[in-house]
Amino acid sequence: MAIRVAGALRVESKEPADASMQELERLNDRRALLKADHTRYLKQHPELTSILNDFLTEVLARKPDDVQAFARAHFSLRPIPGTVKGLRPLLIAGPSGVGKGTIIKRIFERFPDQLGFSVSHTTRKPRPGEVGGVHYHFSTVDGMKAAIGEGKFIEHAVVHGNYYGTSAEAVAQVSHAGKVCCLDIDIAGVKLVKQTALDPHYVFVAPPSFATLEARLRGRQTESEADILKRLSAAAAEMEYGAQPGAFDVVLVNDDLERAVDALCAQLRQWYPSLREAAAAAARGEGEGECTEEGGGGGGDT
Ligand SMILES: Nc1ncnc2c1ncn2[C@@H]1O[C@H](COP(=O)(O)OP(=O)(O)OP(=O)(O)O)[C@@H](O)[C@H]1O
Repeated sequence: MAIRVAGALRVESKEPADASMQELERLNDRRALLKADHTRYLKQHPELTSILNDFLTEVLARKPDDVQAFARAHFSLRPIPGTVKGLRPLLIAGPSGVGKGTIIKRIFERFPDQLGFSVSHTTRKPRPGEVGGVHYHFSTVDGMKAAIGEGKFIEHAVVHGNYYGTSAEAVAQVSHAGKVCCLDIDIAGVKLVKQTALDPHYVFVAPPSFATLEARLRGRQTESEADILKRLSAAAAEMEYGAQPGAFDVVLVNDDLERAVDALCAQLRQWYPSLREAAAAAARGEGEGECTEEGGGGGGDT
């Protein structure tokens, strides 16, 4: 029998029980798909289990009356175990190929005793000349996933198909040595660091133009064409984020290298008394720290 309802033709089933069985099966199929999807996601993010376990441990230890307020505070600023309070790290970010590594090398040459590098973990293959434990801790995907699951990373991300991450231990090692810990991380990592209590000074290194960035990436001759294209396509969004007001304390345009390094040094002397003292001692001819007050000019758009 056919019934016309509000202009549409509805066919009434002779066997309503069959229809509801089919509906139930469809519902079950959907549930199974959803469950598989959730399981896949959870497997990709073992850190979720440790985050939630940490939270539950804290709640049970403190037994707060207002659990929601406690949760907001707990998740808004994740504490970093082992870091030294009062010695803020230096975070340097920017698109791949902009010159972060080059600039960091130069500021380390000027302040070898005051700056320390947080050695990141990565699953990418070493480039020629890169030394494990010095440039990166080169890790396997499984090893990295396990450490993430154990909550050992301040931030981690999959960038250009490889895992990268900063372990709390790497930062703690540097700050316990009394040095300013320098972090070279990608934008996804920056967003994660902002959710922690690490509280670094944020520097974004920007290229003078997109064409220059491309030329530097190609000129470095360390990536395949496919890899270069991946990095360039990520760069547009990264540069947009870097330009957002308040996203970084300083935007440093890496046009002329010397000027950019001088501008960054001038900024670092303002932020860190130990660098100011080293620079003053160097000016008196007593040691390293070659930045001069005049050096803070051009390259950086601070
Ligand atoms: N101011 C500059 N002028 C010209 N070339 C530069 C400048 N700064 C860096 N370079 C060159 O650009 C290339 C990329 O620099 P670098 O490897 O330091 O980039 P990066 O931001 O650390 O990249 P990644 O994030 O992929 O490691 C290098 O060949 C470097 O010598």
